[in-house]
Amino acid sequence: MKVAVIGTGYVGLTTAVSLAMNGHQVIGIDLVEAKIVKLRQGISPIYEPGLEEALKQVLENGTLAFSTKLQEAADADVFFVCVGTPEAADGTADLRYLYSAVAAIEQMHQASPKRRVVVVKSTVPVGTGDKVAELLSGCRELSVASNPEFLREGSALYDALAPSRIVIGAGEPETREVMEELYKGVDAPRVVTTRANAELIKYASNAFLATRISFMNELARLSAALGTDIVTIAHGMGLDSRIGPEFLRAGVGYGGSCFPKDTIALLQLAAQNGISLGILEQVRKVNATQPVWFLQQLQPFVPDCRGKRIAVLGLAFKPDTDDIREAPSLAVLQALEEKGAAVFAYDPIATDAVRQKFPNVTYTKTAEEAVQGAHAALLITEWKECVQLDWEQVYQKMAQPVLLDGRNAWPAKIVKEAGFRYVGVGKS
Ligand SMILES: NC(=O)C1=CN([C@@H]2O[C@H](COP(=O)(O)OP(=O)(O)OC[C@H]3O[C@@H](n4cnc5c(N)ncnc54)[C@H](O)[C@@H]3O)[C@@H](O)[C@H]2O)C=CC1
Ligand SMILES: O=C(O)[C@H]1O[C@H](OP(=O)(O)OP(=O)(O)OC[C@H]2O[C@@H](n3ccc(=O)[nH]c3=O)[C@H](O)[C@@H]2O)[C@H](O)[C@@H](O)[C@@H]1O
Repeated sequence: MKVAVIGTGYVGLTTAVSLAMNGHQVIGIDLVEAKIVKLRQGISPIYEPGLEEALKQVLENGTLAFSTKLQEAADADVFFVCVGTPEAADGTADLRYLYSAVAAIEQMHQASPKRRVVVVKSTVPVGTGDKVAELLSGCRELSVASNPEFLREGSALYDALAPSRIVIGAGEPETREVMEELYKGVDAPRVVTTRANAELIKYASNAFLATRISFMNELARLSAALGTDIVTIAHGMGLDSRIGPEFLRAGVGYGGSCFPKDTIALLQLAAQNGISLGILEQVRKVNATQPVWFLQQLQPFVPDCRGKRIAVLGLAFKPDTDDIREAPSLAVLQALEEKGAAVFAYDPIATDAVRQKFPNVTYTKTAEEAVQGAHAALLITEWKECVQLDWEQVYQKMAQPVLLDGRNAWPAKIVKEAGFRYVGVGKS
């Protein structure tokens, strides 16, 4: 099929590449000219292992092209809308990019009408797909589907090629058929339902995953007080097939472009409908206080941070991405600066973006350099470059051998035997 993908961020780019790899003829559209120029050269604006190679391959095959002009996609049968839906000042989803993309589709369609399906892939509040359909109701032969995306950054292309499920929200049988044709050959369970149900499945999934994390983070605080081991507890819980092992890792808090914004957007949607989602409110509170709780563990080892060198290892909101949106590292850096610490930070990829926000932090080229002379080292993102260290060397370099493991990823037994004072999250 001929497919246009509007927006070439994480979701748009991986959607475009995966559809092209699956044999469709795809054109990616973005307003940002510089992005399109790079994409045409096979340069990905997003860091993810393997993504650039795949991009180059489909460009060479001629199954993927890019443009800033929607008119160049006029012969497409399907238009995926993958633009950002960021958090507005009041916490609701800001839909201005979505509506401007819809207006552009309407204009193009009226100039050259034909059978087309508009697919909303962006995460949008319940009712948005219906609103889009209403806005486009004057366009004959045009129908609207909701098709939320569940990919994870860092493994976005893999997730797009092998999704956990394909959720299709569409009323008319013809629209559903087009969607089925589009995903023909993709081996994943289908949920074919209304647009509103599809939209809520997306928010509910993210909110539930965030809930699991905050539940474990709060439990980790209790575990620390009791002297128990949250990693063993999570393992024991996860073996129950009704619970499952995923998303039970306690840490310094969740970040990223979606959990924070989607949980607040869901709370606002509920409030607009007179419903209070108390559990979700608490999930956000636990997450906001988790970096603060984590840093309190430093107190016995570094009672006064003023002038003390503190190493922060990992800045991206998770490994294998350069994304720092809502990363817990930002809250940690802020708090350490307020305490007067001399912060030395390392990240394999995400340093440039953080430097703009925290110019007074010293950014090093390796983890070993960051720990030099440090009174404590903090693990914030479990990059392998930050986890697999030569502990003897680290011990020699540090002014005081104190490790605060914000991801429970350092080898506790080994480092303790090497002489370090080690504290994890809900585990000592
Ligand atoms: N980042 C992620 O891992 C996931 C994101 N989502 C959802 O997908 C949507 C997109 O997310 P990202 O890809 O992260 O966003 P992003 O902000 O990284 O990228 C959006 C892109 O759309 C472009 N754009 C905006 N308006 C446009 C228009 N009218 N015409 C053409 N291009 C336009 C922007 O220039 C930008 O390149 C959001 O609703 C997000 O919640 C869903 C699942 C995963
Ligand atoms: O809507 C979205 O944008 C996406 O949001 C998340 O994906 P992503 O934000 O890329 O990353 P995750 O792997 O979910 O991690 C999010 C945060 O939770 C943290 N996390 C994750 C798992 C865990 O057990 N503990 C934990 O603290 C991570 O460190 C990270 O900061 C969801 O996993 C995707 O399914 C969804 O499509």
